[in-house]
Amino acid sequence: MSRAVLIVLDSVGVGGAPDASAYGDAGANTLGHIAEACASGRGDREGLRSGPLLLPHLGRLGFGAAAQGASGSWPANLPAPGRNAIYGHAAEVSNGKDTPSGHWEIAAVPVPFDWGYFPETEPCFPAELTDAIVREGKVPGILGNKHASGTTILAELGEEHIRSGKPIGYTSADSVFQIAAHESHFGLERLYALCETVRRLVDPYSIGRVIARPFIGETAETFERTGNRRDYAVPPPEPTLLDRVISAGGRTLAIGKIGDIFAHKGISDVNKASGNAALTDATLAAMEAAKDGDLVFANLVDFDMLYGHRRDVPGYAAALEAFDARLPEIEAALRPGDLVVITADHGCDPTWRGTDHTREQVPILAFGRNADGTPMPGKNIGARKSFADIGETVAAHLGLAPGRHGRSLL
Ligand SMILES: O=P(O)(O)O[C@H]1O[C@H](CO)[C@@H](O)[C@H]1O
Ligand SMILES: [Mn+2]
Ligand SMILES: [Mn+2]
Repeated sequence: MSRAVLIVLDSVGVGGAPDASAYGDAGANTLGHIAEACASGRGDREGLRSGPLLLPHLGRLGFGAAAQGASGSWPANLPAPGRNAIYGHAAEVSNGKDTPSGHWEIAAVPVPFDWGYFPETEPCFPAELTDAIVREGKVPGILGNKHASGTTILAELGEEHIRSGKPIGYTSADSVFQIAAHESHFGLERLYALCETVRRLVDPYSIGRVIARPFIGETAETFERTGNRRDYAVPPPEPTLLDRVISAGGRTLAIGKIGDIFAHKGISDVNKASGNAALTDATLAAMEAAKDGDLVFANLVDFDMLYGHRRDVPGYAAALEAFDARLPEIEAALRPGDLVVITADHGCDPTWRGTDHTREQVPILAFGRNADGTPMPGKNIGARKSFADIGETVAAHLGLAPGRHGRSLL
């Protein structure tokens, strides 16, 4: 036992979910389709990137092989795994392709119930809910009230929001009630307070998350969302890997939105850095600070929020390449006895229809050092039936008693 590091590349699925068709996602493959697009020149953007997808380090860790195992095809240009690659892929048992479902299951607690969703009608929210929000949240009304992409709806309704003082409420294929409001015209603290009220009011509808989406700018052309997003999730249904680490005397160092996703249950320390580069810096800093028995748990959200939902292939490819280039720093931060697992929480295929997540399998890429400092030996861990095997692997590595939802890979 030493330390464990879990890094979730938000939405970086590898296709091949056995139940994808139940979600309208048969054939979706985030990594595979990005690699294919890049290989055929559709991943080029002037000043950003061009050519085939270049992921030498992730490839060496088994990214291509994991994707091949999940989807049946090798992503274009991905290299073969190196000899210390511990790699495989996992399907999700929870009924949902959202962030909390994915992360809770990674933390060894699959979701045992069905989330509530708002219908694709307009309005999408029940009148008694919006009436209660207006009354208890003390707002003059709610704009939006439909399924929408968060950036599109700002261009459409942001100016009216500033004029009227009415917050913008919208949802997606996820179990979410999102509220966009201007940081200064409406007020950031006021937005957070409103979200807390809405969190309470949507509980009877089994909604997974209320999300504060603050933005700045004065016109449709200049509106921009800020890093002050805050997610108000319901707490996980039973103690997760994080609670187990703490019960055993360890600490959990949460990077990015991990704290929010777990409703701050089982979290010792939060660093909410904004942007993949700063989140990677924060992960490295946490690896420096973590002690024996501690868990560093990071979420890199840009893949999903900035590129997957926006269906931006060159942006997504560039973000993958940028993360790949940082992997040697993560490897260099390892101490004897450390284990790192890189995975994802769902897909968000930027070549897919619409703007929502896609039901996919996720990669499991692990590497570490034995107690004597030598690299852990490579292993093909194949197909896993639940993301919970990831959490149980970390649990076993940290010397925790096994849980009931998964099995360690090592
Ligand atoms: O379009 P934006 O606001 O980025 O919202 C996306 O982000 C939400 C949470 O990850 C998803 O439910 C999806 O709707
Ligand atoms: Mn996610
Ligand atoms: Mn998302």
